[in-house]
Amino acid sequence: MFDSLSDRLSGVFDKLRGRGALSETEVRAAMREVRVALLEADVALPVAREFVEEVTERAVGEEVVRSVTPGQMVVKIVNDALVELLGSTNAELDLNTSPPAVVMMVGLQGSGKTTTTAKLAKRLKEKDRKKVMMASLDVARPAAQEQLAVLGRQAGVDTLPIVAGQSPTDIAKRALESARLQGYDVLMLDTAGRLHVDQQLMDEMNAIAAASKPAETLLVVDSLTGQDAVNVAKGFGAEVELSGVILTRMDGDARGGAALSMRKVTGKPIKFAGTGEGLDAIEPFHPDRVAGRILGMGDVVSLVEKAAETVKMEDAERLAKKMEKGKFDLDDLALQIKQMQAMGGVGALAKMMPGMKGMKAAGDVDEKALTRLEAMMSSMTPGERAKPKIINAKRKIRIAKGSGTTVQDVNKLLKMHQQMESAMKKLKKMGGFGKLAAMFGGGKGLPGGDGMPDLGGALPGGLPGLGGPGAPGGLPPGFDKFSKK
Ligand SMILES: Nc1nc2c(ncn2[C@@H]2O[C@H](COP(=O)(O)OP(=O)(O)OP(=O)(O)O)[C@@H](O)[C@H]2O)c(=O)[nH]1
Repeated sequence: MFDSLSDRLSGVFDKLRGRGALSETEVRAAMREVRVALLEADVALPVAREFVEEVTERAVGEEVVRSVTPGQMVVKIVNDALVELLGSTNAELDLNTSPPAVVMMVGLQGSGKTTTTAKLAKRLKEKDRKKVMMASLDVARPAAQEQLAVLGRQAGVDTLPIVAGQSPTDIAKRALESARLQGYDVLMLDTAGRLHVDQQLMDEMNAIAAASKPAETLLVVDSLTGQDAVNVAKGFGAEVELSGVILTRMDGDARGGAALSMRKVTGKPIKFAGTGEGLDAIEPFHPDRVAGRILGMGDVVSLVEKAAETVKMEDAERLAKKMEKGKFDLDDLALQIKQMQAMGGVGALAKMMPGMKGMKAAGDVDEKALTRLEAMMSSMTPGERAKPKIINAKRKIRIAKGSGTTVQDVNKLLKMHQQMESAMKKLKKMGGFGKLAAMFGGGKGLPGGDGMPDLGGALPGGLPGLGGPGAPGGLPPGFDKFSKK
């Protein structure tokens, strides 16, 4: 996400960081580079211009010149301005109305609207515990209604039964009636897309809105289209009452122009970001965290939240209890690996950690290594996993064969486990797991960590493994060196 913009900006700031003094000329030169970086990222010209003017004004002020760390100060000013540009705070959905609250999804064809409808419905159901129904009002594209029904089944969200021959407004009315009678909290309406913003489409949107009185009307736009996305939002916004924007394909957006210009140009907040094809790949859009990612300062809060969402509480507690006793077998290791994968793998985690963005080692960890580790462990017997010491040379060969790896790989896995186990033992001597978790900031110490499961156990955080914040690259030794076979 935003990789090329991020690289450009870190290039500019690296020159400033660590400098004892900065002249006004130097600050202005750096700001010119920031402007070029923003324009290259496809940020709308007036937005880039105004942003740079504002930042320059603040940065050439006495505050920076007199500051002990002027470079850092400039980065902070840019960070604050970015947060403002992106909308300051996360704009949440407002579904506070008598149920069913209608969420109307609008957007151009291929923007990812249907997928996003299902993602959001799944999230509302699973995270907010809402009873959600989806209905497709797209009668223009053959199979659109069926597509939503399929996604509904995948997401475990109910969809309105399809009745052929109805108009979009008739479907909306039927959906509303049906959701009301069956006690749904939220009704999501997936409307038809078009290739361009045209009057017929706008009339249809307004007719549907009049019939269903949406609490939220969310525009889905593809972030990869940069300024076009912003123009589409302007076009829709002029005709339809939008309450917010969802940017899809942020996972592939190296530039970030759409995200950076959207708020300023359209006045509409970005409420969510689509971050992949899977139905869980949607995140609330937090301006401060996004700014942090752009400036390579990491996004620890999202990381922690992601962990809390993906890691099962019981698993985390079970593991914490065992570790407290100084026990850690291969099943526990497998569990940790699964959790890491569920969080998007090592690469994804590394990107969110402060200071790790640019670290080659972390980014280069072969994701496949995780899969191989899992394969080896599933080739072992339950007895072997509980007591890896009983694995002899002959078994090692069998395990390697069974998992498509090599005996060296199996040896590395066993060594890794041994190291972790001995770390657990040391930990026990040191006064236990809770103490260490607190020390690493696992759970309690981290911002936004309230009510988190004990993260030291949940995340590989409390382990000598991935280390808490500030322990980058702390993967178990040899972890990234498994054969690529
Ligand atoms: N990588 C990535 N792919 C996405 C994201 N959101 C949607 N997609 C993919 O984009 C493609 C198009 O999505 P659809 O939901 O069918 O598009 P649509 O806008 O509903 O299209 P119409 O129904 O024709 O209007 C699908 O293959 C999705 O999986 C995202 O955030 N990231």
